[in-house]
Amino acid sequence: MAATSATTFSIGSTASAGCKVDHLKQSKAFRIKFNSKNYLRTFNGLKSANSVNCESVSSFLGSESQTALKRSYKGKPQKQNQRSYSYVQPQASYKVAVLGAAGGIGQPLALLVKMSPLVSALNLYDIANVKELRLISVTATHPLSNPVNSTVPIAAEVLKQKGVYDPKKLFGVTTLDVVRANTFVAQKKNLRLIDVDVPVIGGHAGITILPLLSKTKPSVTFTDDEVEELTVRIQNAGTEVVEAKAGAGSATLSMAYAAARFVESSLRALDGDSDVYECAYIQSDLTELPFFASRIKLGRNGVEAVIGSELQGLTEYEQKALEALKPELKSSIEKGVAFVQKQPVTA
Ligand SMILES: NC(=O)C1=CN([C@@H]2O[C@H](COP(=O)(O)OP(=O)(O)OC[C@H]3O[C@@H](n4cnc5c(N)ncnc54)[C@H](O)[C@@H]3O)[C@@H](O)[C@H]2O)C=CC1
Ligand SMILES: O=C([O-])CC(=O)C(=O)O
Repeated sequence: MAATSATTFSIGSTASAGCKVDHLKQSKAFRIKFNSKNYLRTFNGLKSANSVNCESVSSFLGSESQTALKRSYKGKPQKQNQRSYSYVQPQASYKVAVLGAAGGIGQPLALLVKMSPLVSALNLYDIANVKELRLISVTATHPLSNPVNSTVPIAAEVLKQKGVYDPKKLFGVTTLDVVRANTFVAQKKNLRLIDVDVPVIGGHAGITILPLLSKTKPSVTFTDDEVEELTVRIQNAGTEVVEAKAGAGSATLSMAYAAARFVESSLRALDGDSDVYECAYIQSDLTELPFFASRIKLGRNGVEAVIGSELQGLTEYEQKALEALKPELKSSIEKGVAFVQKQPVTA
C-alpha cells in the first residue's frame, strides 16, 4: 500500500483503517492476529462471504440498491438480467488500529472489525493506565470524536502544521446518520432495511445533519408531515440516545456498527474495489463551506470523487434546510480552526 504518512493524534475514540502503525509506544496496546485462511472460511459477520461481492447481500447495501446506486452515479443503463460483478478477493492483509478501544464504542467496534475478512491484524489502543500521550503515524484518519463538525477542521489544521495533511485521507465519520436515516425510513415505509439508502449531507450535529429524503433509494414518496418528522428524528437521534441513557453516555453499539461499516468500506476501496460509496464529512468544495458531508466515492488514495449530483434538484424543504445549516456549520468549522491557532505549536 502506498504510504504517504500523516501524523495525527487521537481525540477520544478514533478508528484508523489500513494503517501502518509504527510508533504506538506510550499507549497500552493489545494485538490480535488472525489465521486468515481459517478465518475466511468461518467468517459470518458483516460481510458473510469468502469474497466481497458488491452485488451480494454481503454488502451493507442490498443488491437492488447497489444496482440503482450504480446507475445513478455512472449513468450506465443496465438490463434487468445483466449482472455486473465486481469481486474483490480479500487479501486479509490490512492492519487496523482502534484508538480509544476501551471505550463504549471502541469495544464493540473492535469486535466488529475483527470479523472483516479484509483485516489480518487488529491493534487496540487506549490511554487507560498510560501516563503520556503519544503520536502515531497512519495513512488515513477517521475521526469519530465529537463535535465532528469542529474536530475534523482541528485535525486538518494540526496535520497542516506537521506538513502531512492530505485532504483526501481525512474523513469525519457521519455513517451513523445514514444508518439512522435508513432505519427510520425502512420502519416508516415497511421496507427491508438492507434495501434502503438515504444520503445525509451537511455535518454531524442537530440541524447540520440533513437527510435528503427526496433522494431515497428505492424511490419512496413522503408527505410533508413525514418529511418533517423523519428529518427532525434523524437530526435528534443522538440526543434521543443520550437522554435515554440518562447520563450513562451516548450511542455506542449503533456507532460501532456505523464505524465498522465505514472501516470496511475504506478497506474495500484500498483493496481495489472500484464501487465504494459512503457519506462522510470532508474538506469539500461542494458548497462555500470548506468542510461538508456528502456522498463520496472511496478509492485507493482516499476520496476519489465527491458526488455533487445529489445536491441537484432538492425539494424546497431540503433547499431551505441546506441554507439554514450553513451558518451553524460555518461557525463550528471556524471554532475548530481558531482552537488550533490558539495552541502553541509543538514539534
Ligand atoms: N461520529 C459519530 O457519529 C459519533 C461520535 N461519537 C463520539 O465518539 C467518541 C467516543 O465515544 P465513546 O466510545 O462512547 O466514549 P468513551 O468515553 O466510552 O471512550 C473513549 C475512550 O477513548 C480513550 N481515550 C481518550 N483519549 C485517548 C487518546 N489520546 N488515545 C487513546 N485513547 C484515548 C478513553 O480512555 C476511553 O476509553 C466521543 O467523542 C463521542 O462523542 C459518539 C457517537 C457517534
Ligand atoms: O452526541 C454524541 O456524542 C453521540 C453522537 O454523536 C450521536 O449519537 O450521533
